[in-house]
Amino acid sequence: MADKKDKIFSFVVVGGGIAGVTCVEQVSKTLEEFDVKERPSSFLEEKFPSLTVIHSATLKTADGHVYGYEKLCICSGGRPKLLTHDNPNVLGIRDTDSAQEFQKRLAKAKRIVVVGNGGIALELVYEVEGCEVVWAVKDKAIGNSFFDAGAAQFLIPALGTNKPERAVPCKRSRYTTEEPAPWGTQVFTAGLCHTFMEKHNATVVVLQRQAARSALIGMKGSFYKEQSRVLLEYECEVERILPLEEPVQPESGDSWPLHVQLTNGKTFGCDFVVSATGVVPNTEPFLHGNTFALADDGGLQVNDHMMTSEPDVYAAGDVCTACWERSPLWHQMRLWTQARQMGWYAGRCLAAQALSEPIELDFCFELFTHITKFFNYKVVLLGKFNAQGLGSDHELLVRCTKDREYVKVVLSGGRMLGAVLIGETDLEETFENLILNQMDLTPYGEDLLNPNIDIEDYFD
Ligand SMILES: Cc1cc2nc3c(=O)[nH]c(=O)nc-3n(C[C@H](O)[C@H](O)[C@H](O)COP(=O)(O)OP(=O)(O)OC[C@H]3O[C@@H](n4cnc5c(N)ncnc54)[C@H](O)[C@@H]3O)c2cc1C
Ligand SMILES: NC(=O)C1=CN([C@@H]2O[C@H](COP(=O)(O)OP(=O)(O)OC[C@H]3O[C@@H](n4cnc5c(N)ncnc54)[C@H](OP(=O)(O)O)[C@@H]3O)[C@@H](O)[C@H]2O)C=CC1
Repeated sequence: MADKKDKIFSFVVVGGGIAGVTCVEQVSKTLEEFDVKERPSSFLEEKFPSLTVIHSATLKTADGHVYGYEKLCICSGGRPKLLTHDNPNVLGIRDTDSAQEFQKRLAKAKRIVVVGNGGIALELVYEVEGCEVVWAVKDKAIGNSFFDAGAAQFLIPALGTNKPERAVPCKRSRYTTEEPAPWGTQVFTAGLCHTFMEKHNATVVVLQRQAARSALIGMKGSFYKEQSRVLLEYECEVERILPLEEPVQPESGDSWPLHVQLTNGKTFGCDFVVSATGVVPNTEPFLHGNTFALADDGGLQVNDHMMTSEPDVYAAGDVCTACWERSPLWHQMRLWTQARQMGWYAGRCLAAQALSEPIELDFCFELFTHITKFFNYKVVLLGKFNAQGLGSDHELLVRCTKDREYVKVVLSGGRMLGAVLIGETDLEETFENLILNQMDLTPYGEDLLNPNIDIEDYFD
């Protein structure tokens, strides 16, 4: 028997995260005069007779109700891409419940293993206190999803015990073979940057960490009351999580509920593992009976109007993959800011279609921008901040002042294509404009990062 539609709505938005909420706000704001109310199913069937036979025009909720819609926007986010789903000692962090579960387990933990090299791992290793942390990083430097090895090298001391009292400008950067400019800025090519990464094929660093912040703030384990240690294991992944019954050589007499073997041959005992290994778009509830076109990363493909391949179905946020012809300076990352921008724009697209008005791709998709905090430093990422997709056709300008700031600019053909700004650099607005207006910066050379020149005035 066919499902009976309980209600028919003009708009249905699935998901109460940032994308969904922003989408709803935007639709209702744009359509203040538009009557967004329940209608009898006959209304829709009269208006769009074909809709009754299109399965995707109804939405069935877990409590068995079936809702009809004229336009649907899926904002169901992502779910953690865990190392394994069938081990209760491997946790992911996504929402309040999983964060609470993590905190509960951490309160009793002496050592945890954190796997992954992205946003969550960066936040976690910095915030966890009173518990030893083994951080297994599959790359040669930390924070690979967000920045390069130079930035990682700048940030690493923030995990250390002996923070210098005063920032000392580094006259000679350690990670280049070229002569520095007198004030410490250096130019090196992508090749040299890679050489730097090769050189820093670090092994194990034992570090202590300090402050706590953000949603993951105040996460305390039970072991070391005053300090915690971060053991950084580079270039390795989890080989396997040993079954409880498998005998393991005891390390210093400790017994652990869990042992993790890494691909570098080391085995660590721990209380539990945090799998901070990315997200997968949460599409699964919507695939049955539909033929959504999916992108390589599993997201619902959306066009420049946030429309999926299914009629009248839109998507925004982590669940979708931007498949329009993108600006060369924008790329998708599953971030709060982008989810909000997509939700906002999807709401406008829904409203525009309902009002039969044209709409153009929003300007926020012109340039990638992300502002966040890692290791207590402000971090601003602009455009092709890691020279993504540029191959060797670029050069980098770097200015670094230990414990104060790290500034990297990506240039190609004299034009600025991206930047990484760590610390209170005050350069974001100027650089954003320089990237957007694609001015030829060749005449300025290395002076672009000369700290003795007020760059804002310069380009005013
Ligand atoms: C620990 C952590 C820290 C982060 N920190 C940052 C940060 O500092 N900066 C940043 O930019 N980004 C950060 N992110 C990423 C950011 O949170 C996400 O990119 C963003 O929340 C995605 O928003 P969304 O609305 O697409 O999805 P979500 O926020 O995941 O919301 C999806 C919603 O849909 C609901 N849902 C799912 N399936 C269904 C269904 N079948 N039916 C009904 N509802 C459903 C969910 O319950 C949820 O409410 C962080 C992520 C995590 C996990
Ligand atoms: N401040 C911020 O902006 C924050 C943003 N976030 C966002 O929240 C989401 C979830 O964060 P997170 O889980 O850290 O995801 P991220 O995508 O940021 O990072 C995942 C990391 O795990 C690595 N990885 C993937 N699979 C494995 C594996 N099997 N073994 C070892 N490493 C692996 C990835 O490497 P590779 O990329 O090479 O596959 C990548 O370095 C992301 O979208 C992130 O951007 C989260 C916290 C803070």
